Amino acid sequence: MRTIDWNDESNTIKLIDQTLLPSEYKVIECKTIESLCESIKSLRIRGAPALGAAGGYGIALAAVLSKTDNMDNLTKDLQSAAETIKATRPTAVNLAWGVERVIKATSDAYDFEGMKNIAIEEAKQIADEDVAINKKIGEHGSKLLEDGDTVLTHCNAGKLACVDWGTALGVIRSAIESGKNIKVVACETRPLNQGSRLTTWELMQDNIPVTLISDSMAGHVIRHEAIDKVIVGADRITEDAVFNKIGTYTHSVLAKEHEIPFYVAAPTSTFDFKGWEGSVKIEQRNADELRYFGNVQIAPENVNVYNPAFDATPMENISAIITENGVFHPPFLLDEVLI
Ligand SMILES: CSC[C@@H](O)[C@@H](O)C(=O)COP(=O)(O)O
Repeated sequence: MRTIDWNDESNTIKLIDQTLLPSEYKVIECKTIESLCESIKSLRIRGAPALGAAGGYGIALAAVLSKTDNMDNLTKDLQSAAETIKATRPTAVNLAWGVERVIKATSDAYDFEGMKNIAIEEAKQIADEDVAINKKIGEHGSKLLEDGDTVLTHCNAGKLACVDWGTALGVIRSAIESGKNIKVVACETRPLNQGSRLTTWELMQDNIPVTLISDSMAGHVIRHEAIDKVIVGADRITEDAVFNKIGTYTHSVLAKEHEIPFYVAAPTSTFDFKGWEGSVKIEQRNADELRYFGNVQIAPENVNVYNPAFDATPMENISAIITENGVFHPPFLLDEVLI
């Protein structure tokens, strides 16, 4: 199934609970805005493009749940749900983008029922487009990979981070589909281990060769010429930087030092055309994510913790950005990316 989808029978959101993977594959249902927000905060649903779909479906759910009977009050209910949903994760720009896109679509409605239907249809449209966009990213990006390449990736920018197919892993899937042999090195991605739990799981499901390393092994592995290219996803791209899972910047420095290409694969919905590095709020997560590993305590109970979820990679460390519109090389002129 898709990572996130709309249940037409119950008018609810269904999603794969990613906190349980790889030991359990479970689809859960979000019937309220509260349960959707909890799912986003706890990373049951995660990854920038999947959050875009979650934002859209969230507004559809708010429309379905609204108890009002007139357009003005429904608009107010949707605005209130929009603020609540957007506040759950501040860095991935796609979440706010998905929310705003559905809100904007509802403003074209002529009547109350029309508003609800438009919200559901627009949210479904976002999800369908996401799959098509990822396939396009894959098509463009696969040309950058050569037969026999070993590609290092960080976090999970695969089908689990999107509605389907994936951005960084979508490029790899498309390259393999075109007949190339590609191997993947997946970095563990501490502290929440999206690389070891999710990237390895979804690649193994598709029989794509993958080797797991800890984040601290990346320098050693790259230095010994075991990596041909690095491909990562993105949560937000401003004029001067790419925001992605914490640890991405370190890989970009290693790639630059060892003269291997460092590619970013992301849909245009990840671009923040008004932002710059200093304007972006980096999500700080709970200290217990570092003090505990699951239920096991691995640091003193009250140790001071710094736990930013994302870092910023400056544009000068990036060899190319792959979007649904093509492959863009430096200097990255954001206007060109939209064409
Ligand atoms: C195609 S997904 C790109 C990014 O969203 C991904 O690399 C990432 O950093 C996800 O972080 P997460 O905290 O798991 O939502």
